[in-house]
Amino acid sequence: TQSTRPQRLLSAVQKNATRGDPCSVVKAIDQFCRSKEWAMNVGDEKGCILDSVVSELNPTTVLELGTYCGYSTVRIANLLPPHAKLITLEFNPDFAAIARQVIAWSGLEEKVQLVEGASGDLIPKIKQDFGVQTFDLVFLDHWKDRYLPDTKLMEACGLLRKGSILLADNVICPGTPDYLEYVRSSPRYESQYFKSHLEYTKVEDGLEKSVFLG
Ligand SMILES: Cc1ncnc2c1ncn2[C@@H]1O[C@H](/C=C/CNC(=O)c2cc(-c3ccc(F)cc3)cc(O)c2O)C[C@H]1O
Ligand SMILES: [Mg+2]
Repeated sequence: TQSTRPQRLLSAVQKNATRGDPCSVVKAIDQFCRSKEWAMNVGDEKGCILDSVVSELNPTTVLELGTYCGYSTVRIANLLPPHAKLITLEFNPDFAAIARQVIAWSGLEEKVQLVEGASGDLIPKIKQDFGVQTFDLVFLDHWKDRYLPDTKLMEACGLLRKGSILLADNVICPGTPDYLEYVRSSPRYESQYFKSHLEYTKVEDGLEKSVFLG
């Protein structure tokens, strides 16, 4: 039977990256996506902006919406201090299975909790089921029409505190117009756009960093 692109991405990691070395896993995926098959990872250029936001914030609790193959999961978890936790939500079981293996290859399982399911169903359960009260950082990279409803849901569930940071991928391409309008016009957020390019291309894209003001 034909392999899928995520399966081929995982094979490239297992072939070209060193077990337990997160940087080699990130490099192997970027090399695969540049030279073999494009895939919707945040990528190396926007990944550097993600790294700088994480490093500056030094978060203890991180939520990622949309694991896919685990590329940004590994990038973020690699920068977390000891005992910090990254919860990542993925509703496609095939993607989740690949991501678990990519995360395991990088040796970062202790820092990551991958939960299978739809963000809209899981977000209301996080406080009671995962022992997290609020998130220092949320990385949004799932279906683009879910960014806004899930942000409002996180607000309603009390998962954001004064100073929580939302970092959203793809605010230009494919674009998240309703989310951008919301975080840029709401008095409850202070937003900043980081201009970059769509992963592995010259097309404009960027990340929007929004601080929740409480
Ligand atoms: C609601 C919900 N809950 C849990 N997991 C969810 C979810 N919605 C999606 N997911 C999971 O996240 C992943 C989906 C991510 C969606 N990302 C995208 O659609 C996406 C698309 C592009 C793109 C740009 C230009 C082009 F020409 C073509 C594609 C680039 C990107 O960086 C992207 O993140 C996989 C999916 O199973
Ligand atoms: Mg993306």
